[in-house]
Amino acid sequence: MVFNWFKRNKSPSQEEMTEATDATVQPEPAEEKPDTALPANVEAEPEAVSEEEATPPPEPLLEEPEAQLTESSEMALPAAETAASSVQKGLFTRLREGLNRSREQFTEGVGRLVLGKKVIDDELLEDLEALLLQADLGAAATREIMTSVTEKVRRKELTDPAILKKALRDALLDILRPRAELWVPEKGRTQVLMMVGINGAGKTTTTGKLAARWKADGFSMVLAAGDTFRAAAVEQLQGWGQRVQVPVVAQGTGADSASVVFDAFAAARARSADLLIADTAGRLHTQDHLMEELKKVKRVLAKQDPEAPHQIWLVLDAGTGQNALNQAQQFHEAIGLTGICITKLDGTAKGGVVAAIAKALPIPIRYIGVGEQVADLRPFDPESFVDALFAEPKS
Ligand SMILES: Nc1nc2c(ncn2[C@@H]2O[C@H](COP(=O)(O)OP(=O)(O)OP(=O)(O)O)[C@@H](O)[C@H]2O)c(=O)[nH]1
Repeated sequence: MVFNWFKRNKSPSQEEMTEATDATVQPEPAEEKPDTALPANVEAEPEAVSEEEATPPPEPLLEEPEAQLTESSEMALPAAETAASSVQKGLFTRLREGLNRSREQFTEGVGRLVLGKKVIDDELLEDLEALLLQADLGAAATREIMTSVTEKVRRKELTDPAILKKALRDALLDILRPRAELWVPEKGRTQVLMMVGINGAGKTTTTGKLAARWKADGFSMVLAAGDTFRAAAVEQLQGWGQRVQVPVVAQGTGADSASVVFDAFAAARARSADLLIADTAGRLHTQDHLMEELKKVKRVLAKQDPEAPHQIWLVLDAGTGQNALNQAQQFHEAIGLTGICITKLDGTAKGGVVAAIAKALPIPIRYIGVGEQVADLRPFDPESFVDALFAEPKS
């Protein structure tokens, strides 16, 4: 399986390659410079990737490094206001609305299947299986759900088509529950969360939304603009930094991503920040280049702290359906994931992919995105997800 999604994407235009703001930061003191040992989980040294490239540039130390971090003195009004209004609207309503298209496809589809049926027969079960596959639950999750439902029918525990929805809901929850595992930063040590994913999946936006959430919870953070391939990504992250008042470490477009992230980690440690969130590129010249770059970012982080990066989260666009599952498998194989964020559930009927991913990979689903606002990035809670998916349509 090759990265079909990768091939579909064009290279960025020259216009996109605008100059990014320089934000050189103070490197670690010399005695804390990295040693050359690589962590056990790092794969063999890739060709044409030099560890030296990733060390901080030998520039003189800046007198006031913080002054060169992007940090706004203005409050984060637009995001804060929209977040507040989102909360007023009711988080569950937003989730429910966000999942409208998936609900129409899936739950209302089940409703149509059972309409007028008196018993659950083979034909109904076959139609149900087709519906689950169409809703992007994938073969494995569909099989598990069908096995559970068929077994109940066989044992005569389930005879009424009208309660089929409840059986489906329970089977879905069985798949999703093991993947719900909240992660929050810790105070007292600087951890690193690396955000990975293909371009356009929502990495930068999710990074900004997470920063907003954790900033509101009292954590101190630094953001690293590690997507140096696309100038707009750097600017976008700097915009989030200004809005939520979190410093952003960035260098010019085309800079070495590992170097940016390394510097940012040094800056975050120097400030005793609780967390560094590192945005990374979603596209390079080939998928191999991308994976090698991500491995390199991991390696250089581990030189400052052998436990870093503490988390690596993959951001997936739910609208890509089964392709998202392929991406998750390939990223996990290449760099080892500790979390998944599934975005843009509001724009797709393919919400079933959440179950496909939960079934296929033993990786916690940390957050789901159901809209553009800060409050639309929600910790993954299987019960409310399933409740929203199965909510009765409003009359
Ligand atoms: N509707 C909706 N849009 C979202 C969601 N999450 C992200 N987006 C939008 O998706 C678009 C792409 O998001 P980015 O954060 O730029 O994606 P990226 O992965 O960083 O992309 P690159 O920087 O090209 O690697 C933006 O317009 C976001 O506002 C979501 O949950 N729902």
